[in-house]
Amino acid sequence: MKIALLGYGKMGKIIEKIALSRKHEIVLTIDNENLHELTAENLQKADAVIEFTMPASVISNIEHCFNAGVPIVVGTTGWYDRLDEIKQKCAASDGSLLYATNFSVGVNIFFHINRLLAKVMNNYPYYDVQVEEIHHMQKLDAPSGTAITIAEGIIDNLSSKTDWVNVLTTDDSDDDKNVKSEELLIESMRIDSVPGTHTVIYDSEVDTIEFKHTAHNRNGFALGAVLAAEWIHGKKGFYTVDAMFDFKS
Ligand SMILES: NC(=O)C1=CN([C@@H]2O[C@H](COP(=O)(O)OP(=O)(O)OC[C@H]3O[C@@H](n4cnc5c(N)ncnc54)[C@H](OP(=O)(O)O)[C@@H]3O)[C@@H](O)[C@H]2O)C=CC1
Ligand SMILES: O=C(O)C1=N[C@H](C(=O)O)C[C@H](O)C1
Repeated sequence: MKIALLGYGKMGKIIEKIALSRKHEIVLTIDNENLHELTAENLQKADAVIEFTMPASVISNIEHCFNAGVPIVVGTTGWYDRLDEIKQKCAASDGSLLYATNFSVGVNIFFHINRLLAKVMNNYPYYDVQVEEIHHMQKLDAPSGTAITIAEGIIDNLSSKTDWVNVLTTDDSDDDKNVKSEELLIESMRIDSVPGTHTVIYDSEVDTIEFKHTAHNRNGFALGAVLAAEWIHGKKGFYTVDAMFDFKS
């Protein structure tokens, strides 16, 4: 397949390596240095685009791909308040888009078990739950997209929580976070070069249950994004990464 990369930062460079190792060809690479090359003509050289840029640029990048009629896989996080609008634009332009808050297989297994666990915990109301996420210092958005998906999985399945709230903390202190009992706290921390760690914590007076995913590097995210480009090639429509996985509940 011919692949265009929008964003050539930490993720773009790893995606390039993995795509080449799977015998794909990179026909276009765009970052802030060569934005003038982001034209419909150049995008149309690709069978699919993989977009890992920044919250401020993702929407216009998606629109460029819809206008050029090229399928796009979106890894960038921090734009989900625009989901409905983009879904409508996708339909209106007969476009193709697949997005994920996290492309790694391990995290998608984690998402699935998280939903099942939340269902089970309805029977044990003396446990309270919170989500913790830790990422590197360069991360622009909080909470992480992954933490939002985890929180939504809990809220959809655990009757005691109706909404999430986010606190970005700079230390690991146990200060009172002023969260209402029906609110699910997502605590975000930014430490060194951590690739991504997510923990769901059910806490009672007598014990604590912790369910944790730790990314050791970015290779899992990158492989998932390349698999998504292979999956969306030749398809039309608006998809989440769930369409690629077959978890029976
Ligand atoms: N869904 C998932 O599985 C994962 C998602 N992510 C998300 O992916 C995004 C990128 O992460 P990461 O690679 O670590 O970030 P980086 O900051 O390392 O890279 C971002 C890249 O985007 C480029 N860029 C900025 N603006 C534009 C634009 N308008 N068009 C094209 N390129 C542009 C930057 O160029 P320049 O360097 O010239 O400024 C840079 O090359 C983040 O939102 C992150 O949260 C990350 C990992 C996994
Ligand atoms: O910015 C990152 O690095 C990551 N972002 C994604 C997120 O916001 O969940 C996925 C992964 O955790 C790495």
